[in-house]
Amino acid sequence: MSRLILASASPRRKELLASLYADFEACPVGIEERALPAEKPGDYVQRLAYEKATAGVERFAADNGQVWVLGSDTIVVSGEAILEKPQHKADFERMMGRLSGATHQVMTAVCLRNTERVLNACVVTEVNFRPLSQSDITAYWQTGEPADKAGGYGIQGLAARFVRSISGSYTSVVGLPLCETEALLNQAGFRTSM
Ligand SMILES: Cc1cn([C@H]2C[C@H](O)[C@@H](COP(=O)(O)OP(=O)(O)OP(=O)(O)O)O2)c(=O)[nH]c1=O
Repeated sequence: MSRLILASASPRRKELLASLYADFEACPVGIEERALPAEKPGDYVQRLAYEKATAGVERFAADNGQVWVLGSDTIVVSGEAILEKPQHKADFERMMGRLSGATHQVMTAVCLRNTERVLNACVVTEVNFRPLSQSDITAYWQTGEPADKAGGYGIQGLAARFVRSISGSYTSVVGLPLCETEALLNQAGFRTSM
């Protein structure tokens, strides 16, 4: 039986993966999250997912048995800008200014790998926000919810009220696209029956 490791500190990813396949261990890996000069958002998010999975494989490969590691990364893309987690309040306000009354993309990449095989998926979802007032933005920051989330918001939380429409995968926005992740797990030989 292969062992499955989720290379992540995200409680959302843990919960989403558990809904597909419960028998895994979550183990955060520290990798630097910074885009290279001229790196495209899709390339960047896929590179980070690959680096997280690879760091996990390097850590666990010495163990006995077959180990598969799942790494994932989520970014928000507004025009040319990549929005990650807000560093501070002013950074968050800048992000909300971009998202207000507009459509942005949420990209989540998933990489499932062992020492021999690398399986990838990348999902792009379009999200439209209603216009946000300064008091919406200030009140939302004070809830503490934005701090650990790409683009500074959680669609599964209080920011749901800002979302006018979504086209694509809801679970991908939350941090792990379930449909595509199940397909990768099945390709790797994990049985995800309900
Ligand atoms: C847009 C959006 C993002 N997010 C979260 C998903 C991710 O956890 C986080 C993006 O940061 P990531 O760097 O992708 O993930 P992470 O640092 O939380 O976890 P790890 O790298 O250890 O796997 O933002 C939401 O929870 N809801 C949302 O609506």
